[in-house]
Amino acid sequence: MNQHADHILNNPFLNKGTAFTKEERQQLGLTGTLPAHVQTIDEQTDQAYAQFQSKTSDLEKRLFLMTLFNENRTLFFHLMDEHVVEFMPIVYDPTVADSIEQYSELFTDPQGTAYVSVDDPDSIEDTLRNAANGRDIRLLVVTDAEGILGMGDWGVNGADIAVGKLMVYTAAAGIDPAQVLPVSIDAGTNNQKLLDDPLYLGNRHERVYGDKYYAAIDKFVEAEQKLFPKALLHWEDFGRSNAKVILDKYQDKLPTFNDDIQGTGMVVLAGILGGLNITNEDIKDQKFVIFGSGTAGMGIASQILDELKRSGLDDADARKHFYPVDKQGLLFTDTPDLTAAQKEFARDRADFDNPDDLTTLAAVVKAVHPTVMIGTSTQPGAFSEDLVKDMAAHTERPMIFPLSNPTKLAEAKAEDLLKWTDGKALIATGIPVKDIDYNGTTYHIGQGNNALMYPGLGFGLIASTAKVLNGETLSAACHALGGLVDASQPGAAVLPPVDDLTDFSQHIAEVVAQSVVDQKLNQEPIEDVKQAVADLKWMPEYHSLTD
Ligand SMILES: NC(=O)c1ccc[n+]([C@@H]2O[C@H](COP(=O)([O-])OP(=O)(O)OC[C@H]3O[C@@H](n4cnc5c(N)ncnc54)[C@H](O)[C@@H]3O)[C@@H](O)[C@H]2O)c1
Ligand SMILES: O=C(O)C[C@H](O)C(=O)O
Ligand SMILES: [Mn+2]
Repeated sequence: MNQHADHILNNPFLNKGTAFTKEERQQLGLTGTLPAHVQTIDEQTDQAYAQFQSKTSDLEKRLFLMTLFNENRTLFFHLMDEHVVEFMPIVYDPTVADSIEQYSELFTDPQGTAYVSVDDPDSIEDTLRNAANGRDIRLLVVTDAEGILGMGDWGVNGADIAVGKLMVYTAAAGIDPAQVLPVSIDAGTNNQKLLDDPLYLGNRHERVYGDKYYAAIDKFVEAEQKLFPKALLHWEDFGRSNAKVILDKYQDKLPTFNDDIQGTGMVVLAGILGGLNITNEDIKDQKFVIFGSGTAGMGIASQILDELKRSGLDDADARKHFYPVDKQGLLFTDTPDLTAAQKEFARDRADFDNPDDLTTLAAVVKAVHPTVMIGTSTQPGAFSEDLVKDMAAHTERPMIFPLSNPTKLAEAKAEDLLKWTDGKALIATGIPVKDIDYNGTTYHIGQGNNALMYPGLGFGLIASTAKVLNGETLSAACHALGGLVDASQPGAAVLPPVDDLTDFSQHIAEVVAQSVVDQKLNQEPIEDVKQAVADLKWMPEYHSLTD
């Protein structure tokens, strides 16, 4: 094979495999390097789908799809486009969790990841440049993998979550896969199993914190800004002690967001707004128990707080609607070891008759009669039958969102919640759940996963060349997603179905871009927002390589 042919066939952004036309084969030096018959992309897609279906486990299906992704991005996304509901749980959560756990064992290809090492800060710029390989990068998903889903610290293995999130970006919103860069910040790991594993591929030392860590993050951001000045920076699955610190440091300076704090907060608020469409209730009448007051839990509280204030409550009144619970029970202002985010929502003991008793979720539910209960605790089964029945005894349509991922960590199963509440619960879950038939009604369960939000949000920010993301834009996007629920159907879900992911991601992108332009936060002039969104959209189709 000549060098040119080798270069094209091994470049997933250029490769078309058997779809190269006769003319292309002649002009590009590919003649004879492929079987004679020229396939269409639809034929390739059908063939690939049949292979996919022949795999017996979800992990095998994922490995097959990743191989296709490594070889030919266009074909991969053409296929995913046709099977988005089926593929989401395979390329993304929950199967991505299994691939992260077995990253070293399964490793064959870095999938374009930039591996940034805190041990080698002087190489960070080169690392990003090498991984981008001259591409015009507009979006980076970066993780240090200290808090992968609810599974804790997975060191360099976490690279897969960055790759998976980016796959969803392209499938949902249409970002060009050649314009994205997954980044793993390798700061070591405190996962002893990995440190003891002879196959482990990351830095083999305990996780680095403090000055050295933040200096590496600074260098990374500096290099990212220099090399990719038009890019959006998406932070994913950082640990509880770093996630908010990093977001607070950069959010007013560059186009950036933290998916676990903001993406999750937005999708949950959208779900609550969807639920309130169904019940015709007012958000100001709700009481929110947040079980698991970490990165996601406090991000959710912040987004709801913003909405309560936009609805007219003053700050102090609005905060009284929250009951943040963590390992210690209800969090009070004098609870030791509160995180910065928890301090903002910790309650005054004087507001409660029996503060010393509020050390468990069950006691809190009994005392406060919440109308909304959110689970971001990583504690499977924590929303038990007794507790849910107690909640349902005091509110007509309890909103219950067990959001911890992956599947095995969910606070409750949707089916049980329906049973325990006689079909009254309005539910959103972190992972996808099939429709449930209960007492003659078919219940659709919304997927309360930030994947419903971040693709549209990110795409809108990139298309509008946003300088920063602010509260106004976050709120606009929440309402865009929350307003899509068809409340008239019995058993309606609080969020739109993943089936419609591409449509509503485009809608969110347009709303986000409009908000940016309305606030004059765009860096480049934008005349027509819809057009700007349409112009950025990449379609998984082949284009001639010989023109
Ligand atoms: N569905 C979604 O879109 C979505 C988004 C983000 C996070 N999550 C899930 O939420 C969970 C938490 O993620 P995170 O990033 O906030 O992690 P985190 O570590 O920042 O927060 C988890 C919190 O739960 C608390 N916790 C642990 N055990 C507890 C117990 N027994 N009782 C009460 N609290 C307890 C921890 O102390 C911590 O504050 C994960 O499972 C993650 O997958 C879901
Ligand atoms: O990755 C997901 O499925 C959602 C979320 O970002 C999480 O950390 O659980
Ligand atoms: Mn996450």
